[in-house]
Amino acid sequence: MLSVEDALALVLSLAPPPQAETVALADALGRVLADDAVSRMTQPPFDAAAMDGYALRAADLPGPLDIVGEAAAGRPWGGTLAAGQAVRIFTGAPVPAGADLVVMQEDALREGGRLRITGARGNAHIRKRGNDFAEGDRVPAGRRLGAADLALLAAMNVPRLSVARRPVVAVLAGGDELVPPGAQPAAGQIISSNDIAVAALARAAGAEARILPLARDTEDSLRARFAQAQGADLIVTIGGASVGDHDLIGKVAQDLGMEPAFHRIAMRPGKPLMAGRLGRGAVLGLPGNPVSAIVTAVLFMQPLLRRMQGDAAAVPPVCRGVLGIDLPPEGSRQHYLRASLAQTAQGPEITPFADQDSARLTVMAAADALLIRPPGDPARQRGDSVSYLPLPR
Ligand SMILES: Nc1nc2c(c(=O)[nH]1)N[C@H]1C(S)=C(S)[C@@H](COP(=O)(O)OP(=O)(O)OC[C@H]3O[C@@H](n4cnc5c(N)ncnc54)[C@H](O)[C@@H]3O)O[C@H]1N2
Ligand code: MOO
Repeated sequence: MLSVEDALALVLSLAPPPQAETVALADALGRVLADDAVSRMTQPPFDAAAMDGYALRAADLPGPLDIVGEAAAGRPWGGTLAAGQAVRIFTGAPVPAGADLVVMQEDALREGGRLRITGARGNAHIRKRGNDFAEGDRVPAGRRLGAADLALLAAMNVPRLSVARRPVVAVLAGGDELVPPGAQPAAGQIISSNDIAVAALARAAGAEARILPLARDTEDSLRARFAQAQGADLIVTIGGASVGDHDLIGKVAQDLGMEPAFHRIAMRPGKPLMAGRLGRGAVLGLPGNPVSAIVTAVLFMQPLLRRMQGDAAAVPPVCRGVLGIDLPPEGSRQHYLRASLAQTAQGPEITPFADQDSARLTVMAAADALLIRPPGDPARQRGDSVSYLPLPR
């Protein structure tokens, strides 16, 4: 069976190159830069005061000095400081030519137009021109933009950005036992939850997600849903991927022309995972068990969607921590155990929940992380160093 690593490489290879569109800076949170953004400013554009106080020449310490003017943010003092002179200055104001020191007002004594320095603290309190960034500096393509990136790009005076178009995801859940939240389930029926979770995970990865009406366990119903999904960059099916008589997804997708990349992987939960190409889009078939659907969406769907946007950080890095309990040896599939994280003096401590049933949503919802155990991992003791993947809220 295919390893998780090889399966992920195949899934990522299904991503076409991202397409760019232009958005306003204020609308760009969470978007991925399609082109380098180039600064049109140098910051600070001038040597700037970092404190409220007085600008002067260090050679003139401790004074007394003549106060010859005032510089405020947005209102520079235009002269050049001569020996024995000081300028009243406020945070953010350009430091006058000739001055090489700003003394905080707490360290100075003003008497009319005269100034004495009572204690200089060895810090010039001047932010040098360009100490943050220079005109022509770049924020690189592939960067997913957070709030601080937006602030940086605003300061760089870049009001519009070229970002990757959001991939469109069609979420296709199905099964005769399923009804949507709010409906009255008949005997033998349950509420569909996977489509909600998978659409939420797709949106968290920057995609636009459309949840299709629930399919029935017939080829006709599935075909109709695939037709409704046309035009999507990615169709994510949920359930019907296993070996049962009603597990039709793989068959229908292949009848419609899907070229399968794989349909089983050495992973737990999530063995019946399917991926392939259908027309210009990709198909990912997630297993129906609710925990399996969420875990495989985190491990495969989200990286694929990020890759479709050209995100340089498409695959989240694995973290290291210490194990909170003893564990028995593993089987032949890579195991992702739902776990809680605690911060200790030794670093993060990760403790898997006792019940790892792939249908229990309460355990999945309580998990902070997935503990990763490789195939054939021997028994582990409390305190051993282990790998895990954090699960963001
Ligand atoms: N004989 C075998 N049986 C099963 C195997 C196997 O290898 N041999 N694999 C098991 C594993 S592992 C998993 S995972 C499941 C996956 O099966 P399917 O992908 O075909 O999923 P379904 O049979 O359609 O559903 C499984 C389970 O999940 C519930 N479900 C499905 N969709 C939703 C939804 N949208 N919301 C909430 N719950 C959903 C469904 O009711 C079933 O209880 O197969 C095992 N069997
Ligand atoms: O893969 Mo199933 O996903 O083990 O529950």
